[in-house]
Amino acid sequence: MFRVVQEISFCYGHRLLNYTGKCQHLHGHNARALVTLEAESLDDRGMVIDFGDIKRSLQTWIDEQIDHRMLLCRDDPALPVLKDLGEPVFEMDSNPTAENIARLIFEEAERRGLPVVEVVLWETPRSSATYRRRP
Ligand SMILES: Nc1nc2c(c(=O)[nH]1)N=C([C@H](O)[C@H](O)COP(=O)(O)OP(=O)(O)OP(=O)(O)O)CN2
Repeated sequence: MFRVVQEISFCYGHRLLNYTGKCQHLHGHNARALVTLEAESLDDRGMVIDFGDIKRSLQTWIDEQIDHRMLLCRDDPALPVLKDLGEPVFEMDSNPTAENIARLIFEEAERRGLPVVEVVLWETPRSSATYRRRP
């Protein structure tokens, strides 16, 4: 089994619903997503996948869709207000926790046909969440 890991950095704002504490209020993070991809065998170049292909596909999506945006749950009352103000937002079906952002990136990588097995989202230098499918 071969494994490659690509790190993708991006910034986002969010706030958590159903949460009591400082993260219930709008705030931002400089995040790092560590995307792990695996393959049983290598292609004719000796690669699981070209790192450049991951950047051209998944990093481009992250840059265009979630980087420098407010990631908010669809149920968040702040969402229509920020949209009316023309602020860049990304609507999530779930609470925008590190866990759910890791899953969001995993599922987008899958949609793009990447052989993703795990996404670790470092929300702060000391706190991360991981999403992977059970084997
Ligand atoms: N399991 C989770 N716990 C928390 C999440 C999360 O996404 N999943 N998110 C938050 C906040 O959004 C944010 O990450 C703040 O976390 P916290 O570590 O409390 O904040 P700091 O980096 O400022 O840490 P300090 O030690 O207070 O400096 C909270 N929990």
